[in-house]
Amino acid sequence: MSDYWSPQGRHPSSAVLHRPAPTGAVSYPGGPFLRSQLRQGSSLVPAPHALHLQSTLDTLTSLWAQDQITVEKSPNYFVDPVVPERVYKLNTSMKLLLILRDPVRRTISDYLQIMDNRIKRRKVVIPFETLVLNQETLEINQSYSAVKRSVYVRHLARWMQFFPLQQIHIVDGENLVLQPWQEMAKVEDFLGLEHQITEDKFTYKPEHGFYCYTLGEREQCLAESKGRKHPVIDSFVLKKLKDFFRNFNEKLFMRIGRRFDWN
Ligand SMILES: Nc1ncnc2c1ncn2[C@@H]1O[C@H](COP(=O)(O)OS(=O)(=O)O)[C@@H](OP(=O)(O)O)[C@H]1O
Repeated sequence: MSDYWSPQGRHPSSAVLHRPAPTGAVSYPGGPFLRSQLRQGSSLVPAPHALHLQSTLDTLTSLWAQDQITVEKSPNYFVDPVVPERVYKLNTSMKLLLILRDPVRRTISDYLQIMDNRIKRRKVVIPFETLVLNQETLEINQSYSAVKRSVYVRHLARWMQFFPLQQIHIVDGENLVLQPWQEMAKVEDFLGLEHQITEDKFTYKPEHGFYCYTLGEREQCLAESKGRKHPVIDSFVLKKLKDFFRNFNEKLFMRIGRRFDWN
């Protein structure tokens, strides 16, 4: 098995491809961690780089010639409206992986990533509260990208127009942080892989609160930019956000027949 491609962006989707039954996947925070775990699977091959299904279906199709499972994860697959149909046209039996975490935490996480990018471009940092709340109505600013991307049910509904739920495996992003071996075992089952990613290979790092994975002699941790400390959010805004997402969460739970303890 060769090496994986490097992660690009924060809000990716992933495609796991297998000839003749390719698999596409969408993921949310924890994407790089999931991918770095999956690479331990002996039957997986990498996509050479994030392929961005929106434009490069040919590249992706050419990978099938390797007759192995290929994982592909790129920013925005989950939320880009054109992607589900394109993946479907690529292969109707694609398997999809979707990592979901508490949408409030994801919004904050997304904001931090956006601000990090602004800092790198020497732009001024805007407070979370200013962006997330419409300053006139004091309601949640639904057009803010970090909020929009966290309304999972809307995005998932588009995928479900093309793929049945049986082809979509949802990874619990909160448990992926707490007990990653459990989530990875479920992913292995979903992909029909042997269980290789076992608890004994994980080491907890109290200094940053995440697990690292040991492969042979090598310990693999995610980059420093993964797992940023989240700021304390103004309680009024936090409540507004929780209230805003509550209904969407319920709709999501109905659609997927599963609940997450996000409150
Ligand atoms: N083991 C381990 N180490 C570090 N971070 C971990 C790990 N497992 C899951 N996570 C969560 O992954 C979040 C960042 O992943 P992203 O999916 O946002 O990255 S990316 O968009 O695919 O680049 C990141 O979100 P933030 O905490 O908000 O930064 C983490 O919560």
